[in-house]
Amino acid sequence: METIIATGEPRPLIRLQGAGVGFGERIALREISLTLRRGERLALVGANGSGKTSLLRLLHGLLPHSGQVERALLQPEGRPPRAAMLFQQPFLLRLSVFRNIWLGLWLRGLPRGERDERCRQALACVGLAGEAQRPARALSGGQQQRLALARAWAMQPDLLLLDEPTASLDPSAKREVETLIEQIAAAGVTVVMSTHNLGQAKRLASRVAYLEGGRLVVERPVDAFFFTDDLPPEAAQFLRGELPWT
Ligand SMILES: Nc1ncnc2c1ncn2[C@@H]1O[C@H](COP(=O)(O)OP(=O)(O)OP(=O)(O)O)[C@@H](O)[C@H]1O
Repeated sequence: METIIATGEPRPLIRLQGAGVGFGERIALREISLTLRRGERLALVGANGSGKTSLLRLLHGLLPHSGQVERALLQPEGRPPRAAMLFQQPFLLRLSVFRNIWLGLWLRGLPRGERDERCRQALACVGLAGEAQRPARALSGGQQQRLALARAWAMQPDLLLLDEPTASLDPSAKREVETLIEQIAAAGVTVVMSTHNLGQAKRLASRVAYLEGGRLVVERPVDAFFFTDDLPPEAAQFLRGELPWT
């Protein structure tokens, strides 16, 4: 069931209570309880198949679920948070860089003048203004991920969901994308990202959640997650196994 919650300070954007997701017989998420607040940067870590992508999709509103998912009613518009999601391999249309952003805004019904301006701003923001007329699929992997970020950014989301956004990038492209994520978060957008790179979680996140077998085992502020000796044993073991953090 999806309900709208009243907002107060400090404001939760989304609150999950006992939320579960299944694909047929397979349980992807079990009894997840989590509150996401405005401006937070949450990293989801855990082994392959632990449920990170499913949790991102649940937060995006893309999955049927059990339990409760409550979304705040944002003022003054009185609307639920707007979410945008990015995948490890960006899905880009066979159109120009500019049109890839433009189309999403057109589908959202933005007036023409505003649409063009927002596309230009978003491209300038990610350093792709000079590539606007190139075919999007001719860009390098790092440029494609920057374009995907620009497309998400142009939609002015309240919540940005990133599924291993730098997994297939070389170190310098990874840095560029991380810098953009930092800039977007600094503008007040709540960011939730899955990553297998614990160094990245340390660099970008304000909170870290560890999932195992579809359960949220522990969720803490980043320092209390990485610099502590009282993590649940399975989370501590996971951290040891994932070193070094590059
Ligand atoms: N569309 C689907 N149909 C069936 N099972 C699915 C589907 N999506 C996910 N699952 C299952 O749900 C569980 C959680 O998968 P999920 O992709 O959320 O894990 P993950 O932590 O993101 O993994 P990875 O790190 O490999 O991306 C896995 O057992 C997976 O096989």
